[in-house]
Amino acid sequence: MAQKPNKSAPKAAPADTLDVDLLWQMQRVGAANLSPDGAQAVCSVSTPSMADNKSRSALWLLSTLGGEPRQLTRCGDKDSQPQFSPRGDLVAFLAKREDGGVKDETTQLYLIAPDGGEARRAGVVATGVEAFKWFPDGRRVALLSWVWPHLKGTEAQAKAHTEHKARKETGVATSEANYRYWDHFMPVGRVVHLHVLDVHTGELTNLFEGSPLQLSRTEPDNTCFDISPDGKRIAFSHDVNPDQPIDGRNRISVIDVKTRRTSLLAKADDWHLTAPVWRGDGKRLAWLAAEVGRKHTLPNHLAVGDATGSTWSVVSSEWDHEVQAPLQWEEDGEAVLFAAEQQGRRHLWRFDLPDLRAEVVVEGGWLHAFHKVAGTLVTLADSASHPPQLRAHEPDGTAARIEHFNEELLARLNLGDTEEVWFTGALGDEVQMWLHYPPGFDRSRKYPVLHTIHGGPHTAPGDVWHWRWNNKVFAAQGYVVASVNYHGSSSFGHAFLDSITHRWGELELEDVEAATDWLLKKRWVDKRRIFATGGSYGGYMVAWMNGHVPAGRYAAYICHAGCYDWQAMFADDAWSWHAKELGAWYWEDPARIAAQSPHTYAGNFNTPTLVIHGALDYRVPDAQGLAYYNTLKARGIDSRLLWFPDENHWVLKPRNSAQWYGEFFAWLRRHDVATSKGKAGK
Ligand SMILES: CSCC[C@H](NC=O)C(=O)N[C@@H](Cc1ccccc1)C(=O)O
Repeated sequence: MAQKPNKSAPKAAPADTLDVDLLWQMQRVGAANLSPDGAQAVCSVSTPSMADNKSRSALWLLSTLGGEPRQLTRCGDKDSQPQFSPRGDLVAFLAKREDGGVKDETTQLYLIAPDGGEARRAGVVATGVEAFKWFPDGRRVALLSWVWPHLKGTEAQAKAHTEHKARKETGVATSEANYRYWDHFMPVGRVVHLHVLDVHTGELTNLFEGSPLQLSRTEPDNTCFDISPDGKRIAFSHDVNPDQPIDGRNRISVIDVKTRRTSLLAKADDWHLTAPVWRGDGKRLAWLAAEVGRKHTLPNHLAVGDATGSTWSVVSSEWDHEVQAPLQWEEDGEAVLFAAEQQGRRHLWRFDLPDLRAEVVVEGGWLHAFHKVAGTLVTLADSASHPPQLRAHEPDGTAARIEHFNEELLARLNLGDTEEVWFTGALGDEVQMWLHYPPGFDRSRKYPVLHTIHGGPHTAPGDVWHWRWNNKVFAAQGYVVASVNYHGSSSFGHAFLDSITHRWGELELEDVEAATDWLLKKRWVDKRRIFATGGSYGGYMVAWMNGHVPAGRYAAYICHAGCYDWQAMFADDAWSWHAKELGAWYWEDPARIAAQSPHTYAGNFNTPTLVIHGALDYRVPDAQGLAYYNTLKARGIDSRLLWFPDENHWVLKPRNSAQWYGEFFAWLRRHDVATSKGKAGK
């Protein structure tokens, strides 16, 4: 049942280790959505092309019963978010393509029959479709679209959209406090409204028209709302604050689809409530609740309440994990399914409501998505040793792949081993480190070490595959790759995550240095060849190390999109988080901010550094990397800059990724005594 390999790429040579070209030959499987009987699953699969320097995504129909996968769509190249209709007679998806001689200017909703044929546009939403869900009647979908709130009617929106597209001026004029997000400016003068689209007539109704209601401006996705089982009401998470702060306090409300009357379901001053989902009987709902008003680092917990809005409660507060969206009720209404991280992995959990107890249903690796229908469960998960894959799980726990993308390529690769180890780090705490060994690792030899320091800081990439920071690609170059889940990482409980608050850099550095000391005791480590790299907060860490670690400890650093100067970082899109994380606004306590800022220690910089940054990065503006690079140059420290005019916080284009890995390895080789001069591992 092997999938047809990615024909647009040259046949992989009989390679046995993973390099960037083979990495980019791999197809990227997305989350699956099950048919009502659980027998079929539809997913989007992205196929990169180094030659075209882009990726194309198409829908594939898979069987959970062992049938042969089949490509469902072929005409588009951005087909995404597929969802079976409640009767299973249609698959709806988002696309931007040409249909009926009309070329989409914005993303539209399309329909296709599961047994194939041509897709058709399900009506015109001039302002575009961000996300959608089917109504139980299978005739309508609820969808999100950015609209001009003062206008009434779809024609007025379409006219405004046309005028906006035709404008000649390019200036962005706004009075919003939050106007950018990651790599784009939010649409000025527009808000996200909830609509109903009849997929047969194309009739579009804006449920929020004329109201002050709006949904998330940062991540308008289909976890923001859920349709009641009877199709009469829609629960949604929203912030009534017109400024829509990035760290706001959402409440849960319900709107009657017919009357458009809204009612409050749940709110609490210090609590941020999100991701509502209805129980199958329509009498209760579940949602996420985080008491961020008490402390900004407090996690999302599971909350449940009745549909009348009379009572609700947080049910997982004793469970020191973060519950993550989306939530899904079990059919018996006695439990809720969700993903949550634990010690550098992400599992699928079942939270039993009567017992208030969480148990692992499917172990990660890293579980990315899941869907359960009619007793069939499908998951999308990866691990350090394989990219995201789809599996169907039987009630007895057995699981079977339902696609075989990349199988032929993976079967030929020797990826090397991955090991989870623990060492004593800062505060005397046990700290986790993942070691990715080179293929053919031989403990009697000497190896270079490459620290890959994760970003966030509140993340915990452990047993994970990563397309941009692929530890197996790094290891294949001969490095033992060390990934420390330092203090401040997620998945080790709230106290560990919160331990770095107001003192960024301190405990994390202690952990990384303790890890290096642990490694240096290993006979197979060549102490002359220790390197460190990291992106974003990981880039911050290697810049921090350059100012805090004596010369010679590390042979070289690579800093990708690193936070360098916290005062200048106020130009970022996440400025409202700064005071909470650093302990003050920069104008209130400049000394405190400077003490946590790598640029303060520029006088100590001593280690050669490759600086990488994208111009479209609004989370860590590229001025951060340029300031760091210029400082290194001013101080006569060997340094190099790789700057992308067309990349954001990440490097997403195939050719740019190849250039990124190429420059990355060339920099390491240039500062490696084994390659630049002398012999490796005497
Ligand atoms: C806690 S503030 C921002 C958190 C966010 N974490 C994960 O996505 C993030 O964007 N982290 C950046 C580093 C950063 C930290 C603070 C302000 C801007 C950027 C990252 O590591 O990706």
